[in-house]
This record gives sequence, C-alpha cells and structure tokens, in this order.
Amino acid sequence: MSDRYAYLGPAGTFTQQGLLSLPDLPPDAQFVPCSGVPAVCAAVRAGDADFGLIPMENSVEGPVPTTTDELVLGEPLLVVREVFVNVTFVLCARPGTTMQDVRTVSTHPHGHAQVRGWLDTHLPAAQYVAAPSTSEAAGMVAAGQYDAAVCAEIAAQNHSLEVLAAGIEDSAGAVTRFALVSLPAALPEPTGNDRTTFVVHIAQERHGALNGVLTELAARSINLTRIESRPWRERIGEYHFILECEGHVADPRVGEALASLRRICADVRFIGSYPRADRQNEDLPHFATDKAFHAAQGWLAKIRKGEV
Ligand SMILES: O=C(O)C(=O)Cc1ccccc1
Repeated sequence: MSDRYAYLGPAGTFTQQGLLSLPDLPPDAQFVPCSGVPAVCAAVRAGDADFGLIPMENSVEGPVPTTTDELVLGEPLLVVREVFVNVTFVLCARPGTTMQDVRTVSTHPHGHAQVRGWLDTHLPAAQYVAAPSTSEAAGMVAAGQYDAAVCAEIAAQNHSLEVLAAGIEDSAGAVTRFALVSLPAALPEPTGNDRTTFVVHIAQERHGALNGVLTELAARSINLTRIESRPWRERIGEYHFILECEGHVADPRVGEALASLRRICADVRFIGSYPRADRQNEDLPHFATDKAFHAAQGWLAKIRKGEV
C-alpha cells in the first residue's frame, strides 16, 4: 500500500507546498489534508496516516506552539525529516471586493504575524479572525464568512478569489520550517549532515541545571541550533526545554551527550535525528569526530582489560 501523508490542509497551504517539495516523496503518495496541527498528529497516532507534515517554526514569528506542545506533551511522535519553505502572502477576496469593502481578514496566526504591519497600514480598521490554516481562511472567504484572506497565491486561485495585493509580508525572505513526523520506528540513517531534536525537563530547584545541560553538549563540540522553552503546565516557573543540535544520535558524541542528559535531567524525550535541510553542519574539531570517539573507546576498552 502506498504511504499516506497527512498535512495541515486543505490544499493550498504552505504545509502542502512543503510536502510536495520533500525530496523523497514517493510518486504514489496519498495525501490526507487535516484541519489543524493536532488533527495531523492524531491521524498519524491513529494509524490513519503513515506520516504527517506540520509547521514547526518560522524565521519571523518563531515556534508554532501547537506543534511544540504536540511533540513535547502528546503521545510520542518521531521527526523523520525537515523541510523549509519560503513564504510570501497575498491578500485576496471574492471578485468585485475592493480594499474599502474589507472589514474582516482571516488567516493562520503565523500568517497574521508576518503581515501585521501591512494590515495596520492598509486596512487599519479591519478585524483579524484566526483560521486553522491560510487555505482554510481562503475557503471561508469564498464561502462568504469573511471579506478577505491572507494566504499563498495558490490558495486564492483554488478558491477563485481575486488578489487585492501581493507580497504583503513585512519581512522579505521569511522561511518556515516543517517537520515530517511518524510513529516511533527505526530512525533515519545518519547522512553526515543531520539534526537531532530532544526535550529536557530539569528540576527548578537545581542551580545551574540548564548550564549543566548545555555543558554536556559543549564538552563534546555539539553545535546547538535551537533552544526554546515551553511551560511545564503543572507548576508556574517550570519549563520544558526543547533543544536541537547538529548531528545524529547514532554519532558517538551525540549519543554520549544524550545518555549524560538522561542521568542529570528529571526527564528527557528524544524527538528525532533526521537529515538537516537548510545547510551544512559546522566542521568538527579533530577531537570531536567519530574517529576520535571510537579511538578513545578502544583505548578505554584496552585499559579495562589491563592492557595498559
Ligand atoms: O496555514 C498554512 O498555510 C500553513 O501551512 C501554516 C503556515 C502559516 C503561515 C506561514 C507558514 C505556515
């Protein structure tokens, strides 16, 4: 049976663009559009889809909180790929609508965050209504629920809407990063240019605990690519830290660091090791290469056998 890919839909979302740009998408892939990130994750958890693509973070607005919460707090899912999409937005409406007619504008909160300045200047009186996705906003405009949507041009076309303004993002060159998730299974093979994502929970009363976490990474020359915190929910002032670093858990330095974190943190959740899609990892110093780690392990094994 061909693989089923759930995604934040309907057709015309930036997530769909990301999905279609996945380098190893099988030609016979089946698509399962879902309304909202939790619905994508639920489809994967229920076995209604083999994979799910969800927006993870944006270069303007930062993390997508529902995605973070799904990965940190929901039933475990594994990130197996990442993909980056350049995002640019149009304002669109039913044919015949003019800028003066627009009283309500709907879009995804991350879309809104990226065009807020433009809307303040050009439609200062319009009311913003959050939608589960940019394409769903376009659908609601086509159905007459709202006056205008902020979405990708393809979503406007799909719903026969007219573009009132294009390229309305406040920051040119914005990029959104998406994560492809699956149920826990065999990890993607290391490629030599991978990223690893995990979550740590550290006890609040331990002084310097976060420093201790970072030290485990720094001591092994592991380059951190993201750190983010989310509230722990059960107590104010306690957080989960979501960390991302260069390397694969199969790499000795990353595996060792995670094992150390398992000892020093109250909890560690592994979220995935997968090919990095934006750029090449930093070069490693000679003492942090796999070869150096294997050589040191070999040396230790000899010592333990008395071969001093
Ligand atoms: O709603 C969409 O089209 C999405 O894929 C989520 C999103 C929204 C705004 C910017 C990037 C991704």
